[in-house]
Amino acid sequence: MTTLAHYLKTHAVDAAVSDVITTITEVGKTISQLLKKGALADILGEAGNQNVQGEEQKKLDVLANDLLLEALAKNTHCAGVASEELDDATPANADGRLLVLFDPLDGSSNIDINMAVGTIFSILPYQRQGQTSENSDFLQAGQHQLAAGYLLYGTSTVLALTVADDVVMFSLDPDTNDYVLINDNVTIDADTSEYAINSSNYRYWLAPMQQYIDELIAGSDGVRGRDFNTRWVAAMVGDVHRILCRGGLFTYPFDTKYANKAGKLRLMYEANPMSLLIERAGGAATDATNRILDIIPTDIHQRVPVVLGSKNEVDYIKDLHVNHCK
Ligand SMILES: O=P(O)(O)OC[C@H]1O[C@](O)(COP(=O)(O)O)[C@@H](O)[C@@H]1O
Ligand SMILES: [Mg+2]
Ligand SMILES: [Mg+2]
Repeated sequence: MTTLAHYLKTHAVDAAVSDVITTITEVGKTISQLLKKGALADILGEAGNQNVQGEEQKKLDVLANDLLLEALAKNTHCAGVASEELDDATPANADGRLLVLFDPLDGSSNIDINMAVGTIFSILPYQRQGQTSENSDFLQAGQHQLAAGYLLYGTSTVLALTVADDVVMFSLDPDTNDYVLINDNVTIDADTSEYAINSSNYRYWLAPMQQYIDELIAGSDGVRGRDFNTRWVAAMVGDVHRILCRGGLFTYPFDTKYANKAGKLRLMYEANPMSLLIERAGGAATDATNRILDIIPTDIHQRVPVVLGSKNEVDYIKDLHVNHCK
C-alpha cells in the first residue's frame, strides 16, 4: 500500500511542492468530512454575497476558500494564493518559492443536491522571493505549473495529481484517513464515444461546435458512422474524473450567452490544472484551436473556452474550427 506521503517522499518531488500538496490535501480531508455531514454541518445554501465574477457564493464556496487560505498562509513555502472566490491574490510568505491557485469548490450547483463536487489546485513558481506577491506574479502560462490536481468529493474522495510526467490517483481511506494510491499511471484512450456538454447553450455556440454536436447526435446515421453517448456531471471535476477513468470529451465552448465572457470556465483555477492532468495522461486540451497550456494570462480571473479529453475528438473539433475559418 502506498500512501500519498510515501509517494511524495519516494518520487523525488521537490520538498516545497510536496509540503504545499500536503497542506491542500489535508484541507481536502476537512472539506470531505463537512460534505459527509451535509445539512447537519450547516454547510448548504447561499452565503448571501457574490464573488468577483458576479456569481452567487454558496456557504461551502466561502468555507472551502477560507480553509485553504488559512492553511496555505501558514505554509512557509507559499508566497501567495489566488482563488476563484477572491477579488485579488492574497500574499502569504514573501520568502516562499511557490504560488498556489485554486477553485476551492467546483460544481457549486451540486452542493445542495448531494452530488459530486471538488477542489481544483495549481502550483506555480514564484520569481520574486523576498518581495510581497501581487496579481501579476500569477500571470504565467499553464505549461509552467509545477504540479496540479483535484480532489473529487464523490461517493468516495479521490485525489488526482501530477507532479512529474505522469498522472496518479489516490483514494481517501475513511478508516485510516490516508490517501492511498489506486492508479500509478492514469492514461486516456485517443478514441471515445462519450461526450459532455451543456447543450442548453446550443444556440449561443459557434457554427463549428454546433456542427460537431449535430454530428454526434446523428450518430450511426450521420458522417461519424457510430453512436455517441452524453454524460454531464455539472461539475468539471466530475467530468474530468470520468475522462481520466474511461476517456471521453468534455467541452465548455465559446458562447455568446454573456457579453465579455469567452466561456464559463476560469483559465487559472480550472482550465490550466485540468489541462495539465489531461495532457500528461495522453489526452489533449485546447480552447477549440489553441493549446490551453500555452495561453499567457492577462487577468487572474480570465475565462477561456475549454475542449479537452480523448485526443482524436479534441483534434476533430480543432479541424472543424480551423476549416470553418478558411
Ligand atoms: O451550470 P452549467 O452550465 O451546467 O455549468 C457547469 C460548469 O460550471 C462549473 O460548475 C463552474 O465551476 P464553479 O462551480 O466553481 O463555479 C463547472 O464545474 C461545470 O463544468
Ligand atoms: Mg469550478
Ligand atoms: Mg468554484
